[in-house]
Amino acid sequence: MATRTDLDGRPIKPITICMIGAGGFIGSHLCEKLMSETPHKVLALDVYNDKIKHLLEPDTLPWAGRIQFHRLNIKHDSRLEGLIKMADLTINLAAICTPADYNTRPLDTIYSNFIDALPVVKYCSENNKRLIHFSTCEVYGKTIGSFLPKDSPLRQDPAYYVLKEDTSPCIFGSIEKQRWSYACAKQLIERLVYAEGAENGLEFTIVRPFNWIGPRMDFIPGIDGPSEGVPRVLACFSNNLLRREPLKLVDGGQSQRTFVYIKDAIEAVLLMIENPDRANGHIFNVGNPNNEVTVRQLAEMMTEVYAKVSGEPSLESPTIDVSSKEFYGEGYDDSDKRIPDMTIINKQLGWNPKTSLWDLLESTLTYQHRTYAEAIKKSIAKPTAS
Ligand SMILES: NC(=O)c1ccc[n+]([C@@H]2O[C@H](COP(=O)([O-])OP(=O)(O)OC[C@H]3O[C@@H](n4cnc5c(N)ncnc54)[C@H](O)[C@@H]3O)[C@@H](O)[C@H]2O)c1
Ligand SMILES: O=c1ccn([C@@H]2O[C@H](COP(=O)(O)OP(=O)(O)O[C@H]3OC[C@@H](O)[C@H](O)[C@H]3O)[C@@H](O)[C@H]2O)c(=O)[nH]1
Repeated sequence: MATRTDLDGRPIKPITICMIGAGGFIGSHLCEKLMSETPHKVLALDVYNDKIKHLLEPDTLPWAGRIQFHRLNIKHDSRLEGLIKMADLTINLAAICTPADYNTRPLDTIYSNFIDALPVVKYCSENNKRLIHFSTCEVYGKTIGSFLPKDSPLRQDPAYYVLKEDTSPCIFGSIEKQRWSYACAKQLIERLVYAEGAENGLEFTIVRPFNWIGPRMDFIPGIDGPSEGVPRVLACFSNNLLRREPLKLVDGGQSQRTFVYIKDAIEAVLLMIENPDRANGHIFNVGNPNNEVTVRQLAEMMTEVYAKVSGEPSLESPTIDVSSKEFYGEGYDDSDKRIPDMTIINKQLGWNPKTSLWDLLESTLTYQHRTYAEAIKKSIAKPTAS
């Protein structure tokens, strides 16, 4: 491998990374990138490894010996501190992070996103290890603009909706709206990480992902996850398309999101890993402000793209409206709009997303079709036991 250099032209030394939650969606893409393009070693910690199996076996793979899987639950495993000590850098991705859980399993959500992350922060701080902690764009909650009258011209002013790491407030709903249990737990762990930096000198970076999507995100209910499970929107809509069912628009699909391709976002994480002087002490929005759509527009675009990649015509009525109470249950609430300000990540790391929403949906839905279409057909055809 030719000598790789950081953004300041210095050679990059190989390091060991303790990656917690390495078996998830983001973790699997990050492991893939680190194995194929860098000399770094990864201690991959998770309860599952299905999404990184292709990187672990067979042992003739070019990176064999640079990735080691440790099956453990960080809630109760005494090996955690030792593994953090063995590494130069810890990346914590472990979390419950599907909205269907926030209001229905609020205790698990708060424990997972706050309590279970505490020892990780403590061990990094006590052992002088660098930490990259994964937070979320949900810490911003709702936009200031959402509280203005519907016809107020100020709603069009970016000052009322663009989300900035160092100036935007965090605006959550009331306590009965348990949707915000996740955002609130993530906010408190961010504050703790930040305080460890300020008072004890912890070297940290906080990442706020804005709807990263792509292959291997979540699961398809009834195929590689529970039939009654509700994953994030990409997998929900993929499941509907694969089964030729209408896509369900929660409360009319009026909420707005910006989607970024996982492969673009992983480039940003690699820059953080390899440029500690530029990344330490910072909180970074990572998203694509150019890919904004309403959820309804996302449904329409996914329907069109899926018809193209599968060769199957779309349904006559491709969407159906459902209430959030029916879909998520009591206590659901929503973020209205999420546009990331990119000033800080641009200045520190020179990173910009590249892939358009159409292109990222085309490659992702091609993957979904190739991976799941046959399995869905078989599961539908299977005679039920009498
Ligand atoms: N994907 C996004 O767009 C997005 C957006 C905002 C924030 N995030 C944050 O990024 C991180 C990773 O998200 P993801 O999309 O890859 O989710 P994911 O659910 O695919 O991955 C999380 C992984 O953590 C593991 N995990 C959870 N609890 C654990 C425990 N106690 N011990 C060991 N492993 C455990 C899970 O098994 C899973 O493999 C999360 O912290 C999430 O809150 C992601
Ligand atoms: O079938 C569906 C699923 C979801 N939706 C809607 O689609 C939007 C996006 O839903 P997602 O499931 O992707 O979740 P959200 O964008 O609300 O939150 C996510 O954002 C950041 C991360 O921290 C988490 O991964 C998750 O909380 C929401 O408005 C939701 O109500 C539908 O209309 N239909």
